[in-house]
Amino acid sequence: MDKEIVFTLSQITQHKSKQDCWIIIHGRVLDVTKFLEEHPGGEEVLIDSAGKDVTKEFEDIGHSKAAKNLLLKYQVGYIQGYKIPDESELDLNLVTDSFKEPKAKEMKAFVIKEDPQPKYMIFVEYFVPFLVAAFFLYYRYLTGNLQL
Ligand code: HEM
Repeated sequence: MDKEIVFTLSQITQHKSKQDCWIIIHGRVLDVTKFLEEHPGGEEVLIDSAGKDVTKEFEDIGHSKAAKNLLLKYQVGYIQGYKIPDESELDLNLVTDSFKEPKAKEMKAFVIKEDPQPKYMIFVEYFVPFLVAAFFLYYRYLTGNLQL
């Protein structure tokens, strides 16, 4: 059905049954008949919402972005007097075609390179203990405690 069709409120109130269930959310007229059984929140809430503008109820639940995207799938038109918002005005983050996969998140990776060990550290680590040991042995030798 053409999604640009404009309906009056009295037209929508004629679709208030389980077999023919229309609701209004954000000025969009939605035929949710086929969605009743799929609705994770149950079909009862939707049947109770039939023929009404339930924008507030829909928002109060805190529906996810996926749920908001689904609105477009069931849209059959607009309610009379509704100003179609600019893409920029739309705070719903609705996508324009039926359903867009969320953009793959770019992974950014970086390697933390440790500073290379300064050269003199090699000297300190190996040569200094060697010198200390050498001096110790020399001292023992001089004091006569060590016989080579
Ligand atoms: C075409 C319109 C609607 C669609 C596409 C829709 C979609 C969904 C989806 C996908 C969920 C699962 C949770 C999430 O992803 O947010 C959900 C949960 C729910 N929805 Fe809807 N919904 C619609 C209308 C409504 C309306 C009008 C009401 C109330 C008047 C309602 C009440 C609920 C409740 C109570 C839950 C369960 C929340 C929970 O368990 O935490 N929904 N709906």
